[in-house]
Amino acid sequence: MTAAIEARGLVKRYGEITAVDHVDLTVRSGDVYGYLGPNGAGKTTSLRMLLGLIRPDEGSARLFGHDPLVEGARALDGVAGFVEAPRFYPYMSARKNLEFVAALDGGDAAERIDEALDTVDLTKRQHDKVRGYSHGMKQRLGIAGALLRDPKLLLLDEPTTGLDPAGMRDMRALVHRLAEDGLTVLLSSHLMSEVEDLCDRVAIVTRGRVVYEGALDELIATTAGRYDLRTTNDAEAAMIARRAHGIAGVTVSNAGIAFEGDEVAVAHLTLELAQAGIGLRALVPRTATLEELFFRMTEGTPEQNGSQPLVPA
Ligand SMILES: Nc1ncnc2c1ncn2[C@@H]1O[C@H](COP(=O)(O)OP(=O)(O)OP(=O)(O)O)[C@@H](O)[C@H]1O
Repeated sequence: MTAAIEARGLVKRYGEITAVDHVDLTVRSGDVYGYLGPNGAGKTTSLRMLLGLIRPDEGSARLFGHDPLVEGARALDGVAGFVEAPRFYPYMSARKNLEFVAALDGGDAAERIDEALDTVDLTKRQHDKVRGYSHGMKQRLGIAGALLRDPKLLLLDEPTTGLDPAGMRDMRALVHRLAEDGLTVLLSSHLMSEVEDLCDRVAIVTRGRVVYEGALDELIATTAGRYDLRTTNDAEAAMIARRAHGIAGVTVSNAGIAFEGDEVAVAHLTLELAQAGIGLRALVPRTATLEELFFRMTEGTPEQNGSQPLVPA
């Protein structure tokens, strides 16, 4: 089956900076694919190349087997999305804006306006001027605009960045709905938790390079076995943990105890603690943050990598 996106060896340079450095990506039909990396990793530049908005210096990208550089706009049939923030006329209502977009798109786009407004949950506010919209509503309207093209593939550049918690929740719910409707989605993000919530496959990018590509659950599995523990007596519990079979890397801080171990060893440890009269306040499997994963993959310190800090959600 033809991949929704197949990018091979994409390179984009700006002077001394290699914004995108030999990126290979394969997004299959039906994937909700996370393109995950810190600020400046090259996410927006990659999406621009995929959408045919800028020309790569090297490499090529095919969308459903068609190369936008060779075939022009025809290659973008069934593909929609926006990079950075969508743009609308603030003095017009959401509906008028969509009518304007539909007129440009042509075909039967205008007939999809009601459904698109409904999908993004803006039906009730469709006659309000976009000027009064929150950032989240504008982002959702951007998706409504994309849906007018009846896409099979949607590319979204950091769709939740800058949104408040309710805006993020609504946007994520919308992406879930679109995925359930069978749309293939590529979304960029700097939030591990967001990608975990929405995506089944992921590429982690840093400084223009892909350092991991694959199934998200396989990536998460590599981080399994780390726990945070709080007890009624952390000092003694840490001593017991250090002696316990199958438990390693025990550290104690004000936040409690952290250690590594498999599920069997952890079960034994809880029994030993109980026998010592120590109660459990919390035992939480720790999911690695993007930052931890990222540094583990690049095997360096933040300073050595010269990267900006990431934002674990
Ligand atoms: N038009 C341009 N001219 C010069 N440099 C650029 C241009 N576009 C991007 N860059 C540089 O390329 C690198 C990658 O930028 P890009 O915007 O693709 O990253 P990003 O991962 O999307 O980051 P962010 O999350 O901050 O948007 C950055 O160093 C950026 O400064």
